[in-house]
Amino acid sequence: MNTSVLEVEGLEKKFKHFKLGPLNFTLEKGTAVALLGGNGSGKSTFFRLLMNILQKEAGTITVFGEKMIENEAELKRRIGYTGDLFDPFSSHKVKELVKLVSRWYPNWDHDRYSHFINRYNINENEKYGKCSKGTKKKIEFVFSICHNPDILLLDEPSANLDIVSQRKLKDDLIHYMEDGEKSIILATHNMDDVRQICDYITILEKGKILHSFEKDEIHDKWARLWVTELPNELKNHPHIVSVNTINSTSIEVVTNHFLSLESDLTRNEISVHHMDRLTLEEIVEYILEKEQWSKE
Ligand SMILES: Nc1ncnc2c1ncn2[C@@H]1O[C@H](COP(=O)(O)OP(=O)(O)OP(=O)(O)O)[C@@H](O)[C@H]1O
Repeated sequence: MNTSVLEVEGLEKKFKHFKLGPLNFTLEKGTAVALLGGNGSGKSTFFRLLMNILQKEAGTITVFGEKMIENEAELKRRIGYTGDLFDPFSSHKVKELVKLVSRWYPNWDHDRYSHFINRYNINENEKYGKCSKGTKKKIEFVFSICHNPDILLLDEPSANLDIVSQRKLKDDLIHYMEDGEKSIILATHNMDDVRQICDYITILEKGKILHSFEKDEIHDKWARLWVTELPNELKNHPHIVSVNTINSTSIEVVTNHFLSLESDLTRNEISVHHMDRLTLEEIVEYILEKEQWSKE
């Protein structure tokens, strides 16, 4: 059964010095995807294209089985988006802004809004333009979730948040996902959020999807091993990512497929005297580095 709630095929956008795509991407119901990538890799551009704030040059965006461009207003009512939407409304107080935003959504939940405004200590009498960077992020998040959307598109929602608010946001997103009906795409540089909220990781680099994988699966596959020797024929093993000779009796090997490498080591009668799992941060760094080597 097809449970995708958002599908992207052949999406392209060109700026003078940057090209995004062609991108293919699927978001499944009940899952959260982390969108990772360096500064300028195209994450915000991807979100703006999904929201049709930017015009795409090619490709299709399908949400709940319907083309975004054919039913934009209805489909957007089922999406919550954070990403500098309110900058044109700088002179509005928060309480004025919420009147504009809530009118748009038949499902707007005023009790939920009051709860979040208190929870994140937002002063409704403050003008949006005068709010701190972190407070703007909190307002964006609150405005994105109070109409009970089926999909959240979150562009670095925890950037500039104090540590207490970061923890609250993480808890709120975990709670949001609990009924198994909702889905998130989360662009972030915060790996704690990825670890605790996301099921899948997509890495964007220079406008292209470099890698998409299931978080737990990749965590199980990657490992750091210490062996006493590594014969030449294994040095170019397709699943060895790096080799570091520590001393005459210890070689550190990083693999992206532990079971495959382990069986080849056993066949060569080489024993592994220690093994460690890599952190998600390390895995993502290796994937990005590998891409750079392959271009050199
Ligand atoms: N309106 C625009 N006109 C021209 N170039 C643009 C425009 N918007 C974005 N870009 C360029 O597109 C590239 C990707 O930018 P984008 O904001 O999508 O990156 P990002 O991955 O979100 O970065 P960060 O992590 O720093 O937020 C950058 O090189 C940026 O300069």
